[in-house]
Formats: sequence, C-alpha cells, structure tokens
Amino acid sequence: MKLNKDKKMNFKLAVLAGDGIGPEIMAQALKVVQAVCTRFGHEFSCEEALVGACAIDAVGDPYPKETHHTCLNADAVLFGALGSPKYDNNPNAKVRPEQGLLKMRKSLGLYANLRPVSVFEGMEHHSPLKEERVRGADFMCVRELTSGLYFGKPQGRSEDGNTAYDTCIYTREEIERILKLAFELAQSRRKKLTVVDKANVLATSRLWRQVAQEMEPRYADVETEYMFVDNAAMKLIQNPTHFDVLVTENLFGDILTDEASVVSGSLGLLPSASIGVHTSLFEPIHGSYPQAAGKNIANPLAMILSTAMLFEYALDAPEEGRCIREAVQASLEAKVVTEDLAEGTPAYSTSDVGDWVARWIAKKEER
Ligand SMILES: NC(=O)C1=CN([C@@H]2O[C@H](COP(=O)(O)OP(=O)(O)OC[C@H]3O[C@@H](n4cnc5c(N)ncnc54)[C@H](O)[C@@H]3O)[C@@H](O)[C@H]2O)C=CC1
Ligand SMILES: CC(C)CC(=O)C(=O)O
Ligand SMILES: [Mg+2]
Repeated sequence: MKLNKDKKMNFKLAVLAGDGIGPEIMAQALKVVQAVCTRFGHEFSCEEALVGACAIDAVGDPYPKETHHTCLNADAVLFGALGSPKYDNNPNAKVRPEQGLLKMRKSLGLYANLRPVSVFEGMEHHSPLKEERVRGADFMCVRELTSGLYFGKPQGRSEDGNTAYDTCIYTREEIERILKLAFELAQSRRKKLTVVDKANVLATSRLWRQVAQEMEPRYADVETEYMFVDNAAMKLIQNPTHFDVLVTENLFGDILTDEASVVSGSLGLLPSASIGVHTSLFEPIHGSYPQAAGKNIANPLAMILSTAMLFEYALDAPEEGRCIREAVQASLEAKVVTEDLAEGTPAYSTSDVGDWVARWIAKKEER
C-alpha cells in the first residue's frame, strides 16, 4: 500500500464476489469503501477475480491460479460468499465450489478467522432471545481456519460406496499459533479466554487442551477456562455475556458462530477477518444464500461490517472502521433494514441499505 505525503492511503483490493448473493452484497460493500475513502481522502483500486461455482463454470476450477495471484498482489482481499445448489444437490460432483474456498484459505495461509459477535446498542430486540440476556454481549470467536476435519486426509468413500470417512488432524504448531493469537487478543480485551473442545472424546481436542494448559502460565493475566463444545453451544445462547474471547478448531468454530448470530439477531449481521501468513481476507460469516440471489433482499451489513474490519486489521485505519460501524448503527436505529431485521416496519432492499450507509458516511461532517 502506498502512502502519500499527507499520509493518505492508496490501496488495492482483490474483489471476489463469488456466487449467490455475493455480487449483490459486494456491490454495497464497495459503495461503503468508496464513501469512506472520499471522506478520509484515500484512494483505492479493485481487481475482480473468480472463486466458487462461477469459477468452475467459467474455467473449470473453483480457485483459479489467476485468482490466487490477484489476491497475493493486493493489499487485502474482500470476499462475498460461494456455493450453489447445483453442486450441493449433486453428491457425485467431481469439483465443488467449497473446495475453492478451502484452497484459497490454505494457500493464502489464513489460519485465524476472527468472528466478532455483539449486539448493536438499543438493538437487543432484534434477537429472538430475551433482551436482558443479550444486552451487553460482546465476544470474539477465534476459529482455526486451515486445518482440522475440513482438510484432513484421507477423506472419501470405500470402493462399494457404503462407507465414508473424514480425518481430523491438528499439529502442535497449528494449535500453538492460533492459541497465541487468542491469548493475545484476550489480553487486549477483557482478559478472559474460553478454550472450546471435545477433549473427553477426541484425541485432537486433548492435544488442544494440553497445549493450552502449557501456554497458560505465559498469559497469567488472562483468566482461562475450558469448555466442551456441546456445553458451549448451550451457554452461547443461554448466557452470551459470559464470553470474551472464545477459541476453537475449524468445525466447531464454523458451527458455533452461525449459532451465535442468534445473539445479534441475524446471520446477515456477522462479519469476519481471516488473517495469517500471506495476506488478509474479509468476508461475512454467512454463505451464498441462494434462495435470495438476484432478489435484492439479502442483508448487506455483514459484508459492510467486514469492510470495517478491513480498515482496522489490514489498513491500520481504526477511525475509518469506527465510521463504518457508526453508519451501520445509524441505519439500524433508522430502521433502514432488510427483511431479516424488519419487524413491523417496511423492509428495505439490499441496495437501499448500501446506499443509505454510504450516504450517511459521506454526510457525516454535516451532522
Ligand atoms: N463462506 C462461504 O462462502 C460459505 C458458503 N456456504 C455455502 O452457501 C450455500 C448456502 O448454504 P446455507 O447453509 O443455506 O447457508 P447461508 O449462510 O447461505 O444461509 C443460511 C440462512 O441464513 C440466512 N442468511 C444468510 N445470509 C443472509 C443475509 N446476508 N441476509 C439475510 N439472511 C441471511 C438465511 O435465512 C439463509 O436461509 C451452500 O452452497 C454452502 O456451501 C455456506 C457457508 C459459508
Ligand atoms: C462452506 C464451508 C467450507 C465454510 C463455512 O461454512 C464457513 O466458512 O463459515
Ligand atoms: Mg459456516
């Protein structure tokens, strides 16, 4: 990224809209990035690339080499979502969009997926849980992203097709690096870490727990607890304010964070940042929501909030990130929301919400 003499940025984004609602929510995110850049005096450029079902259809590969190079040549990656019923409903498909997602994460070295969960001020009523239960909930899920059951080999079927297997593998090194990140994150927050595993049953979980226990003394200022994943699944919605930083393996983190979106009120509200070795990538936690594709009804806020994380984590520009969050808070207060959040008020379209948030950012100084 270039900085001019006034410390204004000129950065380059790899833009991977993907499938389903991906292009619709990405268009809103880019409006917001443009509004923030205009407001703060930055410049940016985008290079689009294919990933997922659209990439299979175009070139037969869900994560083409060209896409990988585009990601490596950019300052950061913005990703929408991928996946299509065409492949979900065909168990015999030779190539799957999700293979592209896994390959992208692995080859970009994105081993840590940060998924913040919180309730916007005054928006507790969006959650189907009791308002007093979710008020003040604000925790960070740290999901290991490049190992575990989604990556372990062997994976497949027996010759007669009647037995299937997946393999869960974790090395000490993989566990240590994600735990280090989680401990440090806890130190920068409320100093509480919940390590979620299934150590009563799984060998990989027992290694996770052992490594975490060995590291604990180095982070004596952090209160560390261990929780089995089934219990965590219950506690997350029974008592979400219990948590500060929660760290767990790939599969558990995937499932628990979709569940945790109930605390915020919609899956369409949860952003994420994937960080690691070669670059960083910002994406909503939800998928391609194919039922909504092309209808201009999906909530773009998870994608828009992912751009706030882009400014904070990749561009070291916290004020810009804060500005996006304030705009999102304002849109919720003004009830400019898509149908997943509209209760008794008219639903706005995906593009209306994007326009409103971008306009709010542009006009902020007038308030
Ligand atoms: N990171 C990614 O690209 C991911 C891709 N997928 C893929 O997405 C496809 C659909 O999977 P699903 O299990 O249906 O998950 P999904 O996350 O796409 O949708 C599940 C439900 O969440 C709600 N939802 C999701 N996004 C929303 C939004 N922006 N606004 C409002 N409501 C929203 C809808 O009620 C939807 O039916 C599959 O092909 C799957 O493999 C799933 C998860 C992550
Ligand atoms: C489609 C999966 C591989 C990914 C997923 O559900 C996620 O990253 O949240
Ligand atoms: Mg998921």
